[in-house]
Amino acid sequence: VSCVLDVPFIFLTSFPPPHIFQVVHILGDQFPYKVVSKKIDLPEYQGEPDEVCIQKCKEAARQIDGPVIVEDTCLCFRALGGLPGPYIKWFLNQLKPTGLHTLLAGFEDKSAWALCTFAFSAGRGEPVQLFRGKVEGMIVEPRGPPDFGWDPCFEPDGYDKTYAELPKEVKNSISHRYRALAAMSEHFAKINRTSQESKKNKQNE
Ligand SMILES: O=P(O)(O)OP(=O)(O)OP(=O)(O)OC[C@H]1O[C@@H](n2cnc3c(O)ncnc32)[C@H](O)[C@@H]1O
Ligand SMILES: [Mg+2]
Repeated sequence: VSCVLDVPFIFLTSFPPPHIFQVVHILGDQFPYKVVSKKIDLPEYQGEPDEVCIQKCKEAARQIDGPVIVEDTCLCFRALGGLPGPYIKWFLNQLKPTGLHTLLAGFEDKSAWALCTFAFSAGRGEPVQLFRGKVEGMIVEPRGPPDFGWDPCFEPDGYDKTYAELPKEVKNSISHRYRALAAMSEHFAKINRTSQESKKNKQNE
């Protein structure tokens, strides 16, 4: 990834260094900031996924006093009306993937969706923009290496493997996080195209 020096930094909260390269790669060269990982302690907000992200992002922009991206991941069970949703972290800590599967034992509907939201703010007091990526799937008995989160119990629609069983490259090319990042990347690419076009039009006037 080339490092352009005359672009401002943007801080991405709670993304450890190995993952940041993937983030930068997916965002592509149209993204107008150099992404830097920064761990800041944010309160655990409550509410609907969008609301949680907006609050997180506003607080991060306030603390950093500059441009930020924050990310939040939800796992939502249809039989439970979308819960655990933003509270999945706490459910996973206590229940592990096996317990998440057992949680649905009393329900016929095992469907779920993984939702990733990136929230962007240009700085303190600036509006927050959300970019979402959603993947539908099923909650299954855990299969595959228990390396990351709830990956072993989530089987995305169209695959007979869980996220944990899929090769990393495959998961990273179809995941809720990939889709959210792709949406953010497309947004900034579009802004660039528009500003280049208006520059051209001005020159032709
Ligand atoms: O509140 P922050 O600082 O963001 O903390 P976090 O990163 O641990 O919390 P998230 O809300 O982003 O993630 C929710 C949970 O889902 C897990 N998780 C996130 N992305 C995942 C993925 O792609 N596959 C499986 N588990 C994932 C993660 O380990 C957390 O336990
Ligand atoms: Mg997170």
